[in-house]
Amino acid sequence: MTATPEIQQKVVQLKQQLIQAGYAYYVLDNPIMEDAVYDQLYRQLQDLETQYPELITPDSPTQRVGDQPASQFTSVKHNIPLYSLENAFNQQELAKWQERWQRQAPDVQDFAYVCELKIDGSALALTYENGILVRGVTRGDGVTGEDITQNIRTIRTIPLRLNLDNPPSIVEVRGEAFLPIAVFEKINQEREQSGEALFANPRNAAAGTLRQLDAKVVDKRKLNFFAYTLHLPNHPNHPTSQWESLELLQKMGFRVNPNRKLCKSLAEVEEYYQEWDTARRNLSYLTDGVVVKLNSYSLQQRLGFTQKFPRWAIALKYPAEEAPTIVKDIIVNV
Ligand SMILES: CC(C)(CNC(=O)c1ccc(Oc2ccccc2)cc1)c1ccc2c(N)nc(N)nc2n1
Repeated sequence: MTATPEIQQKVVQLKQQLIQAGYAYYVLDNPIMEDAVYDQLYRQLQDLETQYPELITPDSPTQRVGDQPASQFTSVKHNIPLYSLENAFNQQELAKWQERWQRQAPDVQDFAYVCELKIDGSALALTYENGILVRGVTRGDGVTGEDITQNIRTIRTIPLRLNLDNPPSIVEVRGEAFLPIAVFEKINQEREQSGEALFANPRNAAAGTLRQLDAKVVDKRKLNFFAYTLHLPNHPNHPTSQWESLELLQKMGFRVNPNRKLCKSLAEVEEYYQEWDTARRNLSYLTDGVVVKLNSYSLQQRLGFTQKFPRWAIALKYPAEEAPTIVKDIIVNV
């Protein structure tokens, strides 16, 4: 039976309400409706989609968790490599990096750095076509990754459709998939109870979860995602800076880490680094450093890349914490 225009409109309206409520809850952490109301609207949409399957669209909230486990993942070559970051472990190494890029662009006096927290997770590359999520790929070796689209779709902070009126034909987004510490600990408790090997840390747990063949398992693990890179291939009005890209990523509906800062000098970068060395202990997720990027895209393009790293970015790392070793009770013969 084909759906009447009223039914079609009802389905569109339910999807809009559920997508907006999901965005407020997961991305803004600011719920706009009771869970019970959300569940009731969700069931209404599910019933209508069951009755009228032709009304199901890929961006429907009911389409996040596939019920067919994958048999394997196919390899995909990244359109744009996922570069690694050069590491600096102290202020001296940071100053040397600045001297290096300034030697390459000695005429540049007016510049700014974008400082972003470095989340201890697993990098992902997302592709949207006409605003619809079509592919999600792991970092892999930076050149080739694994297509884990059906797993990515379960991450509620990754929009299935960009929140733009007329989206660019292709949008590439990179970011970090991660497990909040509390979620990581709960997963390990469950694994301990079921006698499974524990994950060593949230980063391994996130990477391991992303490569699960069954999306229902991924869904239960409650992965999260911060976007940090935006590419609009051959788009007329591309953002001209990293700061602009982060703002546009937020507008598109992504979760972007709010603890970013535009710094005019290395002194300000160092201040940010020290501030967050303390403040990060109150965050719900693990960080392992600060990423410092030259803000201007024209300067980024001028500086380019080495074999492995962009010359215009660096990771200023925090000292690794000794893993909280579980010290077995040592029975001392007294
Ligand atoms: C800087 C970059 C390596 C991303 N890459 C880019 O932003 C980027 C930007 C222009 C590029 O230039 C192009 C080259 C060819 C075609 C198109 C663009 C390529 C990559 C990176 C890597 C890891 C990060 C991390 N763990 N946390 C945060 N917060 N930021 C991070 N940023």
